[in-house]
Amino acid sequence: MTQAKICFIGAGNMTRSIVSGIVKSGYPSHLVHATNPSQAKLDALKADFGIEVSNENTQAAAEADVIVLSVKPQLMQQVCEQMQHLDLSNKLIITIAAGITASRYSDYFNQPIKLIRTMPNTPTQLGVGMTGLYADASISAEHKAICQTLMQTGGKVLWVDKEEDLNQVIALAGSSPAYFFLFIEAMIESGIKMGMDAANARALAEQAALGAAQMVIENQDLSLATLRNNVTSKGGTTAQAIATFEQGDLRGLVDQAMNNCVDRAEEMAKLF
Ligand SMILES: NC(=O)C1=CN([C@@H]2O[C@H](COP(=O)(O)OP(=O)(O)OC[C@H]3O[C@@H](n4cnc5c(N)ncnc54)[C@H](O)[C@@H]3O)[C@@H](O)[C@H]2O)C=CC1
Ligand SMILES: O=C(O)[C@@H]1CCC=N1
Repeated sequence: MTQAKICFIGAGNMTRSIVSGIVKSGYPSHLVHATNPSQAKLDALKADFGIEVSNENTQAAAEADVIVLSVKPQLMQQVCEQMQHLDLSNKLIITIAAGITASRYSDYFNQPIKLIRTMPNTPTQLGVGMTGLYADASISAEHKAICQTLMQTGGKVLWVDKEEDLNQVIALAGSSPAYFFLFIEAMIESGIKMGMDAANARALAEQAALGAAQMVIENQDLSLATLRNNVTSKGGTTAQAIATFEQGDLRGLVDQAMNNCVDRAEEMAKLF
């Protein structure tokens, strides 16, 4: 594993997820730094993971070998512009932002940079994340290996050949934990309406979700339809539930949601 000094600019949800993976993998915490304007998130990161923290983006970036840009897309330009005077020629810059194309960052920093675009997701904090990675031909194998090693501490990675494919990664992995949370949330609400205690409804739904995901992963030779059919007795209870989803065009809704997700990433690429 690389012993690079890593600096996260922005210490929100996603930085917390990635830092958690990195530190839990055994990466020395004194080599990891996070910055944020407000102190509370920094204090929590320091307490939980023992990393370095500060409010000084420029100083932290100047001292780092790897800079991870982890602010919201709307703030990215302003944050990068404040670092324009740094010499970034020997640094690897990793961005996790949705919807900002790689070429924009050299404009923001006003100098040529070595940048890898990534699209992680929040399960990274548990080591079961999924991160899409994109680098153009100018990025060295060494820098790609550093980025891959770091992001793999949070789970699996997938390199994409074309930058626009990262938008599909957003729809399938970056944003998708929220789809599953919504589905589980709706199941729990329904269970409660049926009269079940909230804690019990959550326990049942979350364990079913975990078991279902594990079955998908551990049965690579089986199609999703087969796994579904194995639960669905003819004339039974599951058949009624599945028929309800199909009549409501759940597949069409999912397709629409994922296309809207990609469309928004494309819109953001024009905005920023
Ligand atoms: N939340 C998610 O599941 C995922 C988010 N992303 C991307 O990660 C990036 C960050 O998203 P989140 O962590 O969800 O947002 P967040 O809002 O939780 O974190 C961003 C942090 O940046 C801080 N910040 C604001 N101005 C700053 C400045 N000038 N200098 C340093 N820090 C500053 C904020 O105080 C905040 O703590 C976004 O670009 C998003 O597109 C990518 C994949 C998944
Ligand atoms: O919602 C967003 O824009 C970010 C990118 C993927 C997950 N969260």
